[in-house]
Amino acid sequence: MSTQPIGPIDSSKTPRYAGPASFARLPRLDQVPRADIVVAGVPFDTGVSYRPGARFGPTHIREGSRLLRPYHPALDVSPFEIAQVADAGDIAVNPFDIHEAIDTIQAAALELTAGGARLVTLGGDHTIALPLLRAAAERHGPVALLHFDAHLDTWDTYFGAEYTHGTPFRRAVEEGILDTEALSHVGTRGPLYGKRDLADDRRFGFGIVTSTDVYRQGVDDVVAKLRDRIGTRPLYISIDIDVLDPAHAPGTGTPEAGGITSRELLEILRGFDGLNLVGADVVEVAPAYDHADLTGIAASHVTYDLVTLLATRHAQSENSTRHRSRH
Ligand SMILES: N=C(N)NCCCC(=O)O
Ligand SMILES: [Zn+2]
Ligand SMILES: [Zn+2]
Repeated sequence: MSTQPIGPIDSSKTPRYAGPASFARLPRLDQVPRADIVVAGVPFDTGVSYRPGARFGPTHIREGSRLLRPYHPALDVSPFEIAQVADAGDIAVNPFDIHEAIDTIQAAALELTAGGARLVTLGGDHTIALPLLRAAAERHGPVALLHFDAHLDTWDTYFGAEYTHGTPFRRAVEEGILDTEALSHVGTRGPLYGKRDLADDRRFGFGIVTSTDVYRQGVDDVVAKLRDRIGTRPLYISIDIDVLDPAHAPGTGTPEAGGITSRELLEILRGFDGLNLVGADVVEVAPAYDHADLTGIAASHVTYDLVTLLATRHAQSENSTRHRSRH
């Protein structure tokens, strides 16, 4: 591929607050010949157990992304120059039928990745991680999972319902779509229903880096430990924005005190440069509870870092393919 990627709208020519918001002012998927990385929204919150509103998350994250700039100094890369990144808009899912919604999301994720593109999804509540993981496993086999969240989301049922935002990772383990040698929760905290929650979670294969561990051990140690566990496995990263302290991300449905900071989250993500990331999501942004767009801005920066990790990875594999074909 020798043609230059089409980048974001030039904010020195068109003010960043003008016009409709695509993620980071990137082109829409229908405006590019092909894409390496696709950002898509899933406006869906039928799976929530407490405050609703994450169906408005994708729009809010896109609005919060208008100020993002094209060069990432911490990773020393211009992600939109080394990969074609595009916004596929929102996946239209049925808010009244969770089973149909899950199927629709899975099918859309498969369609968006059919040409080899990697997908970053903007939620939506955490239910959507299940169909996204199914699609990722269909493409790559069982995936390693890094799950950033205040919550375990490995509970069994709510009111008898199996498909909710508190249960996606238990279903995923049961379905065999996760690589159980490399599953980690990061940022976990807050009261549980009982000790058994932790025993179940451990039995499924999860390791836990609590929010307090991040504070006591520091970002570098946490990154080293997680990288070690993941190795070269295909990796999916799921980020529930409630992993951040409510001071950093009040706009979410099930907030818990004592969370990590947005600086810690971004620094941990940057530590995963070079890993075999195959897909990611940022979920549980509920703008009705946000203040001064704090949560939308945090989520947009987190998404930018995920896109950057995928872009770097894309460029590395392009280089090695070109290198191989020369021999
Ligand atoms: N925010 C997510 N994904 N899960 C929260 C479930 C918490 C509960 O109702 O017990
Ligand atoms: Zn959560
Ligand atoms: Zn969650």
